[in-house]
Amino acid sequence: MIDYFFPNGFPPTMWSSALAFVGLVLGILCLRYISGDNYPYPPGPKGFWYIGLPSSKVPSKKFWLTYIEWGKKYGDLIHFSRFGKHYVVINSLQAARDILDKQARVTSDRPHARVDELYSSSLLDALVLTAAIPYSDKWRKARKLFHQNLRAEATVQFHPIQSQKIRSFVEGLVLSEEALKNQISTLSQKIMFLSIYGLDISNNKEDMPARTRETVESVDDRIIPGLDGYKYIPFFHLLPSWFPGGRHIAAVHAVGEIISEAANNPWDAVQQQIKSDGHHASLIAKLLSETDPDDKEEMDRIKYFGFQSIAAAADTTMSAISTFFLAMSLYPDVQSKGQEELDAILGKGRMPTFDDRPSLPYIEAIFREVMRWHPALPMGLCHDSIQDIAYNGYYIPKGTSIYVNIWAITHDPSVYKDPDQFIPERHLHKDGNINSILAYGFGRRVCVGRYMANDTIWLTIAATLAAVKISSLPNENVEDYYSDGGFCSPNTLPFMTRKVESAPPTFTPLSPLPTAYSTPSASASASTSAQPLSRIPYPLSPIPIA
Ligand code: HEM
Repeated sequence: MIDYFFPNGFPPTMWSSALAFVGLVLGILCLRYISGDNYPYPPGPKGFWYIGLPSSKVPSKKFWLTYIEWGKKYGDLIHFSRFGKHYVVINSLQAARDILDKQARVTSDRPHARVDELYSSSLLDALVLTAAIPYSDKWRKARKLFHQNLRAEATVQFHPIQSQKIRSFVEGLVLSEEALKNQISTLSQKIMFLSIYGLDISNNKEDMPARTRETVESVDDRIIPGLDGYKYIPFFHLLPSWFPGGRHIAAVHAVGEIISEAANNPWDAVQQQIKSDGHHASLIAKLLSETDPDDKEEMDRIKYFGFQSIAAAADTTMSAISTFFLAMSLYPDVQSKGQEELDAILGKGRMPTFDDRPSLPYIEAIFREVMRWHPALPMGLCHDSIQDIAYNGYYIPKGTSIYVNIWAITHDPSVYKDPDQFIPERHLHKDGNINSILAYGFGRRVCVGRYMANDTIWLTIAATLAAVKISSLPNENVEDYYSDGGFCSPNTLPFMTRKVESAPPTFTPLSPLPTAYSTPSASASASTSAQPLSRIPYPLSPIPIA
């Protein structure tokens, strides 16, 4: 055979190339052996060599349910790959704690494909969003800014805004002709725009909130495991837009443009007001007043802190509040029990305030059941590993995108009896061992807006139950009410009528909205009286049993 192709003998250069190739293969095999790659990957669906799982086989609709099904076959850890990128889905709390909490030092990165760097052309600086920034000093600084302004003690500053906006939301529930889901989305956005930018929007259809929602809708591929696999095809980022697949590149540019606009519009509005009035009552204006305008890095950090707060809160908070309304319409007994508690503790028609929270255990239990029953992000956001990991005899290579199936964990029948049922009573246990909220994710990347979200959702639940009666919907296949995608929320919602037995709700006068902002320091705030959150620390403590 060799004689046929090389009648003059095998050329020496070919020999050396062949030897070099064999040496390279052996070298790679040795390196993989030494690096611990002799463990197998966790089990999972097999695809084709290099391509891995074809996109048609990647679960994209109600994918959290598919991973529970796959878990029955493969176990708590499921592995698959796409174009050399590895994905692991975790279906159990133990594995999530072991891998994302205990090994947080090596599992707190986010995915970054070369093509993501194209965002930079329109965003000035690549990967500016805290949720997307790789695990680095840049992320630490961005996260610190969030922590300073949104930690438990600091979020008390938003209580007057939350109270005022939730109050008008509840007043409008019976009267408004707007679809309930839109009213909820408007509430979530109103609270955030006023809290962060001091901007009082009237509706979620206005340009600024509409842009924010557009951004959220454009990042589904970061939420659904494996959907971003195409980004790892070698040289993918170099494809011209007319080439098959090139439309993805155009899409990346488009997302960059949307994010830029969504971030710039409210930022410019605040700057303009500061210029014309000399001051502005907003958290962003306060942060700006403390920053050197020539410090571009810090100015960008503040700008994207503002934008990301709005974007991260928009659909998640809306989803949780919508889930509450759906649950009340499917479980009228739970609704009645909540209303009975409010009437008994506050008196009929009195609107609850944050100070009432510790004395309303059943309302607290409804809130925690909402967060368990249908988490807004059923599989959270993925964490990438920056080192090879060996776990329970399996190999998780460096660069793997690790997702936790939060939905699977909060529906584990060995922990939550009848997990598909909405049963607030399950949280009323003295040991409180099951009522920590897992919907906010894990490890060092755990949701940094969780205290603010908790407050908005809790007060909306309490105030709604105090003021209105929620109509019933048939309790058949609950999942049919929900959307399929990465951000999950009910599509059908009930109607409202005023509670018949009570007069129109009475409101305690609210303190005026702030005209200047101050972020309480950790030590100073611990002793003030307006500290419901210091009594409800995170992870949430057991609910007091009356
Ligand atoms: C019901 C409401 C919310 C839910 C269910 C939720 C859930 C989550 C989840 C699952 C993550 C990923 C955690 C992980 O990587 O393990 C996350 C991250 C994040 N959330 Fe939330 N969130 C909510 C509201 C908010 C609000 C109100 C804000 C801001 C005011 C916010 C800001 C963020 C940010 C900035 C991150 C990225 C953190 C990082 O990568 O370091 N979230 N959230």
